[in-house]
Amino acid sequence: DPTWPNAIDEIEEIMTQLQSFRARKFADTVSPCSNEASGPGRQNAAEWLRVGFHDMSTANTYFGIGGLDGSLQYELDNGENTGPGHRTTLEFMAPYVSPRSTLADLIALGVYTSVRSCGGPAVPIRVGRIDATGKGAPGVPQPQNSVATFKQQFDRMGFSVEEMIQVTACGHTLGGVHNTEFPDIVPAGTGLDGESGLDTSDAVFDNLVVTEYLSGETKNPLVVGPSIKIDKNSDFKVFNADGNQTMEALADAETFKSVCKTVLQKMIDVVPPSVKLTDPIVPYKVKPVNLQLTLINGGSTLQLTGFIRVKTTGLAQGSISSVSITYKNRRGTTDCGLSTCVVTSTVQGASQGFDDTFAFYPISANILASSGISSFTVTINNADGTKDIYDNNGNEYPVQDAIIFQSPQSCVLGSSGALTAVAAVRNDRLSQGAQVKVWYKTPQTNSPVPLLQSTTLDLKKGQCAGPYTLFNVDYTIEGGLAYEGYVDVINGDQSDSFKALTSVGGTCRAFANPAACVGGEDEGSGGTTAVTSVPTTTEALPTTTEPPVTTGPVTDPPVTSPPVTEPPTTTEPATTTTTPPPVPSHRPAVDGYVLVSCWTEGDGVRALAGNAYANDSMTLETCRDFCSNYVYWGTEYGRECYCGNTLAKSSGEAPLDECNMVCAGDASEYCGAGNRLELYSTTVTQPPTPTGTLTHEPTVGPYTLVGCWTEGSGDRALGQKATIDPDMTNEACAEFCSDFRYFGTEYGDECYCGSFLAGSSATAPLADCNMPCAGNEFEYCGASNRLELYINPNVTGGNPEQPAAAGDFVFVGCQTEGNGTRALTGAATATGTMTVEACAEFCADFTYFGTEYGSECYCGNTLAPSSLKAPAADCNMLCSGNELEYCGAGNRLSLYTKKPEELTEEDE
Ligand code: HEM
Repeated sequence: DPTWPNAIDEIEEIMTQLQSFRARKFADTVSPCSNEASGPGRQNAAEWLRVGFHDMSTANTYFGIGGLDGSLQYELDNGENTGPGHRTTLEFMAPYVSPRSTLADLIALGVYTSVRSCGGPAVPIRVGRIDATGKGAPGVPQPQNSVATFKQQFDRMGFSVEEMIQVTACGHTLGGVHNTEFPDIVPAGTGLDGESGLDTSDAVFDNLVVTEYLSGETKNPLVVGPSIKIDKNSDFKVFNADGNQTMEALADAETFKSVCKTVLQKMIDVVPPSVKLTDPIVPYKVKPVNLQLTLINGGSTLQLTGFIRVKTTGLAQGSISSVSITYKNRRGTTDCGLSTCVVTSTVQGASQGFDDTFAFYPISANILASSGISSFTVTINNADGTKDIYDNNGNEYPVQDAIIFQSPQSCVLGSSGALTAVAAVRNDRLSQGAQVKVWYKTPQTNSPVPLLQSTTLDLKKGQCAGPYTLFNVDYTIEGGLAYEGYVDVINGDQSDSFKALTSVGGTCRAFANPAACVGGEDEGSGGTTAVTSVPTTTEALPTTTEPPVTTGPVTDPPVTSPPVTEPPTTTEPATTTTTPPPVPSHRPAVDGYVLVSCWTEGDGVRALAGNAYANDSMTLETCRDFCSNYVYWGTEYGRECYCGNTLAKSSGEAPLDECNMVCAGDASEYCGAGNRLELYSTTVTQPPTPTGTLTHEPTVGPYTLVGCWTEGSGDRALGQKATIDPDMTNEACAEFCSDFRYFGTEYGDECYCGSFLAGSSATAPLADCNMPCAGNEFEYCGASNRLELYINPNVTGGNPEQPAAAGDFVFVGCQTEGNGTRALTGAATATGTMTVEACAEFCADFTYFGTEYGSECYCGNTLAPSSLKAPAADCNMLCSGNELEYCGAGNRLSLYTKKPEELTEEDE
């Protein structure tokens, strides 16, 4: 294995994870080889291979300039790169450009991908190419050139005459000549869809281009036909340049493939001498993927998430029973406090490329923040009882915990490009400060590929939480491509890098209940904030337990712990402030919301039940921003913020002077009091409840509602595509995800797509999905960690999965049979073509159905009490009639139940 982390890591992933779980889908438009994804007569695989040649062929190896450098993106209109194929190829590759994958490396990878997709050899891929920033010299060989010119041109590229013949034959085994591009070679009306093949198997990487030429039977338009008269029969000129000697050697099919492997690698490895390429990529046997630490639990815990990817090529199914990581703490010892330093997991998904298959083992470890982590080793526990230990070539797999990108507290909005980046820095390293490097793309007028640039900013110090301190900065990414950006957070010689902004949410979540500061600059004062005594906002705290606050909040502010995350003045230490505290007031209006009154909490319920958070930098403005999707919001007890579209009936108006606590983050304004909300509403005339009712939409286009589902643990429930939009609706998400079997809206403005549902995602009460859509206040769009989940059963593909819904039924879970009795006793059938849908139809008149042992189907109106819940992974037999669905297992039912009536269409 390469030593991880490594310069090849990103390209290796794009190269190998082509399909299914965590697929990068780089081969989609060139698979199969005959795919004409850009239109009839246009084979994308052939276009990709030609792009590799055209980008390279202007190289001058004598001067050490040009070569495979992505300069083609700036040369599309120079007359040498005719036809639409170059542009569409570069447009496809553009989103894959990143700080760790240049366009030039992707073009090289495109040669491997297209050749392999067409049955050709695996061209070795090395990485490290550098992208040109403007056009290079001209010099792509043109069909009208003389043999002497061709020889000169290839000599300039570093190719001998033999290699010129070889590489041209290897290129011209795919695709053809197009009427639109060369009407004088392929006149209108000839060829199929305006394309005339260079050999008779133009979508197979074979040597017919050679044998047909040698036997005189070729129809290659660059050898025979109108090209001869106009002297554009370039393949004849090239192939015949040494009296057919090289072509005769290529007449052997195996020789052709091995020669092409060598010469195509030579083609993509033409780079200036200043570029140092890595060794060819060999996929890792064991590779950590997407590892991330996150500071949680008020700063007491580091959560480690990600996957261990294991290459399973050639292994028998089930030969690995589990994978463990064994980690060391920050001091490099294996003392992990009360818990062990070992985390074990079973497979969550599989993916495959052309030559390899991989299984993914999710990692989720809660590590004591005070002891931290420095490295780990991986143990593969084989089913035969043996173990294989991987230690990253003796280095162990490194994990630094000096600086951590805090994804939950960070946020980015695609529409405006507004980015808030938050990092946690270990308190013993505060003196080194913190920076963020923002990588962003801007459209270019002279290229179809946006330009990747970066800017480095200082992060501002914010609140301390246990052994870490949070830092943050706001930045606006111009150009409309914020989601294609990345951030690195940096602390001295340590960094947490390559955080894709696609995986950052649209809402910055407050860091809840920071623990007393340990070892930071605020130690001592940190302990006096008493923040730990404030209950978490998610639990419905009985409001009566809040201490009554009656007097003098101005002279004795309840919580004003420095530093707050957004202090009004950042440069001045609080101690130097000698000015008297400002006189607080009730703000009559805050950004489009007006003050309703002081308001009591409900009777045993929150007045506003939509969403909530609390922290010690609370101001009316931050609460308003947090609740901007809601009709009402209110601040309470100086530091709490609640949102809702309706007010609980049992809550009511109170005298304004009872709201007498100032805001924790701004002493000039009031933020309610104990059991008192400083209540704001969108307009004064707003009726107490919105007109129209908030509903769960039963159907959206071809999708039907499954219900409310949790996110997966460690991975997104729907992990293949995502977007965030301040105008999100279920309709918009359905359209965005139309190629996928599932879509789900979450947190009001987020949208996720997937062709299968993560196994760890489970059904949740419908009432959990209580956030209105950001773009439609009468439609629900999930909630925090809750998906409003929809399915279109007509879209199939992806991983084998347990369908979340079938007919009018939704999945309940994996269940055992009853003890001495069937779990479901209503009706039963068994067939060799069983599917979840077929069983749903068979049991249409019952409340429950379950599939078992791949082929059996049971119905019932009640479930035997002795039938017990089993782990979801137990139900692992594929349905006899559908390899992409699970149908229980031995003594295990994949159990489904009728949807609640309010969710079915008839009720609409
Ligand atoms: C003397 C050198 C070469 C000349 C004059 C030449 C010329 C041409 C011409 C005129 C076409 C037709 C383009 C169209 O109508 O779409 C073509 C197609 C193609 N060339 Fe070359 N070529 C040369 C070498 C190469 C090399 C070295 C490769 C790659 C290794 C290559 C790969 C291809 C491919 C894959 C196509 C098919 C494109 C498609 O179907 O869209 N060519 N070439």
